[in-house]
Amino acid sequence: MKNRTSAMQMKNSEGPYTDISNQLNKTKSILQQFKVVAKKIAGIFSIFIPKRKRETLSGVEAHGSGSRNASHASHASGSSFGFSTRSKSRSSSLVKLSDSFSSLNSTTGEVGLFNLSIEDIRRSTKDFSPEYIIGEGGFGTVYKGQLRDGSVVAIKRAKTKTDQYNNRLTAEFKSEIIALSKIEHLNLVRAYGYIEQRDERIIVVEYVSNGTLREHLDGTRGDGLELAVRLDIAIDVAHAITYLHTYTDPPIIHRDIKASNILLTDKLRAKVADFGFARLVPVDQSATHISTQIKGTAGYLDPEYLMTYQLTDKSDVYSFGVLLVELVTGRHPLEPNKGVKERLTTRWAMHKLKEGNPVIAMDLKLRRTPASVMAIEEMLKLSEQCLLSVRQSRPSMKKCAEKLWEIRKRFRDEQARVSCPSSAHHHSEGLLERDAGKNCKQSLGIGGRDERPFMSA
Ligand SMILES: Nc1ncnc2c1ncn2[C@@H]1O[C@H](COP(=O)(O)OP(=O)(O)OP(=O)(O)O)[C@@H](O)[C@H]1O
Repeated sequence: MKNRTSAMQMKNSEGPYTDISNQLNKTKSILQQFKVVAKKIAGIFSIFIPKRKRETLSGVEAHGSGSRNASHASHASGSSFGFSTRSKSRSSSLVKLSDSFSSLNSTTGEVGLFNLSIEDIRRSTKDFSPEYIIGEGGFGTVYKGQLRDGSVVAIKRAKTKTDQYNNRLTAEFKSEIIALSKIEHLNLVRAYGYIEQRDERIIVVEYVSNGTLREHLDGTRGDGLELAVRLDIAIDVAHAITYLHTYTDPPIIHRDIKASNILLTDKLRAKVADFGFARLVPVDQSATHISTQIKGTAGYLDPEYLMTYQLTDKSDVYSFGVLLVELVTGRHPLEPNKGVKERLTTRWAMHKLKEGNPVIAMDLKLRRTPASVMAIEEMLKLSEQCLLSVRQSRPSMKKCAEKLWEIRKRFRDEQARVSCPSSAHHHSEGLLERDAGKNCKQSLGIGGRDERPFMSA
């Protein structure tokens, strides 16, 4: 979680000598894009938060276009971008966004989500008391808080000016906000808004109750994950990334897909979190990549991205390949305490696959059955494709999701075939074949979970 590759911060491949007018044009177009995003946010967040809830949270009508009121007018003059402010006195204590984004202040009045001030956040976390801390990441500290209406949220507080404030952090903060504001999918952590006040930067997101996938694989949380559950998680993540790559406009590359960024619900469904590194793909659809600083987490990074600094959606596919290996093996991508041949988990697992011995790479916590051995072999074959060094040869995330569906179906069918009594037996007991299959699958814990259409949002 903390092994972010700061040492790998590298120079932008565009180089430092770009001429000034180009820079100005770029800045203008970024500001224009941001304005468009700012306008969209109002719409998106009004979907995130039901009207009734918005009203409860604000105590006034939500800030739609037809509901300008005193507090609305007040924050147009200088408020946090994400959250509207509750009163003139509050808004006067808020600072403007940084200079490069100050032109957006004129649009903030359009963007009111619900009334939440820094004071509300402080109250809900007992002034950021350590007892409310639920995690620590590269961005800062994460707290669990309860809002006035009782809803539970995760509050991500950026490292402050006094410790690590710098431009990179600011850029990361804004990057996260832009990306989050565009997200609406069951398998992606929902954003509620943000506050930027003096040196305080806070993002409020959906609280996901059951820890990270990494914690479950490590056995520090939960009772272990069955293979059927791991397959469901892989499919959830594939759906989420497919959505980012294919159905957001412009597409979003996550850049930091890893087990500690996958949060699990109580029903063990996955939600992809942490868009701190997300980078919007250029609007120019003909562009096939963007040049960027190297960011991500060691062990998950696309080698071609490392060599060329060029980021494409296939960099996420690579990281997804690493994640699949984690799901099969239970191991971390880097295992420094293992023997030399096993330290790089993907290499070791791929080697076992090539030797025809994929079962050796299977997490010892998983039951070995014909169905599970078949499924992990198929999963490793898919990760082999995702990990190909030539990125064009890697499958798209959509293809990965489809392949995983197939694997899950075969796994379930195989489990049912081996474990369920024959249909003839059920006929003799007067059970319909269909019902017999259903009962049998239920007793195996197959198909009883929340099934979702492919791109459900
Ligand atoms: N929405 C959330 N709901 C519940 N817990 C969360 C949520 N977001 C983060 N956490 C907890 O806080 C921890 C830190 O999260 P954060 O996203 O800041 O960092 P990270 O992704 O784990 O690390 P890094 O940012 O360095 O990659 C997570 O591992 C998780 O335990």
